[in-house]
Amino acid sequence: MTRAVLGIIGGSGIYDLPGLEGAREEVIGSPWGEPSAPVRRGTIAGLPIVFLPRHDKGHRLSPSDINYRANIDVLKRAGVTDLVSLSACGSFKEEMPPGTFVLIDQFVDRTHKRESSFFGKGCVAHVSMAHPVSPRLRIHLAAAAEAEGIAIARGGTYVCMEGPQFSTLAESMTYKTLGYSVIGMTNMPEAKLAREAEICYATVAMVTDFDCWHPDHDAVTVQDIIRVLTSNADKAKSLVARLAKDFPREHEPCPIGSDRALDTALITAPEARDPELLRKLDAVAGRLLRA
Ligand SMILES: CSC[C@H]1O[C@H](OP(=O)(O)O)[C@H](O)[C@@H]1O
Ligand SMILES: Nc1ncnc2[nH]cnc12
Repeated sequence: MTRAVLGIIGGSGIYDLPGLEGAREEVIGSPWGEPSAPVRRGTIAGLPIVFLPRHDKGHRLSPSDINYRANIDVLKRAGVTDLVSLSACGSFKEEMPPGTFVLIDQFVDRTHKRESSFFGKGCVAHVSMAHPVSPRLRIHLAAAAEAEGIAIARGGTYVCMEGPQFSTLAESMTYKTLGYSVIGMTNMPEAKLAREAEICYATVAMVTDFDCWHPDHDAVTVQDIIRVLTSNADKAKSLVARLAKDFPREHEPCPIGSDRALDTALITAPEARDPELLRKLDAVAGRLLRA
């Protein structure tokens, strides 16, 4: 049995986690470079929590400048078994207006300037991303939202754009026509890296705007987003508090194998592996490489 450690990545507007008991900052080094910030460790209702603000305090980092590999690596080193991404997003659906929390079940990756794997030359791995979200974690999030009276959509596709500019009207209309639900700039490659690190991952996409496709709403601005972010952030904090209170204390094996993703992924023969890369993979793939 492994004890559950809940990781929370705070997105835009969520730079701290009030309610974290016994909170202390911890600088965790990573062979993948600088994470966004020191992690904050503490407990909520007795459950160990590790919090990381992906843009750092003061929103210092743009989506393309975040070191996603270092972030996931330090969360793995901190013992995180289950990870919730709290993210602002634009909506392509009339029925998902600002204020809605969407429990994402699929992603489309349109990023192009980011390191998106821990693996590569000298240790190649291909994990499955068919089902990128851990179903158990999503069920716990849905139950917590229901208990807190927070309006949620129980599924949706998040398209991740590079940014930092918002979409053109033609892009926005295309994504809407393709049936995507929401858009953001950060959850890829985060979700891919969490899978490689065998951490169960789920996203709460908190709608702040209708992007620019909606005929009755102006094109999105940061000022408009910040106005909605404040109330979304308050709801997110009560969601996390409830999630922690009701969360199992032992990590539940993931029914789709998110927590054993590397079992079927490594392809490089042991004698062809690069010792330098193996050293960097000590946390992410230690379970297999040490075996
Ligand atoms: C401040 S609006 C654009 C910004 O907000 C979202 O960030 P996050 O996913 O970290 O909440 C979006 O992805 C952009 O980075
Ligand atoms: N419309 C939008 N596009 C991309 N990222 C966002 N984050 C919040 N709203 C967004």
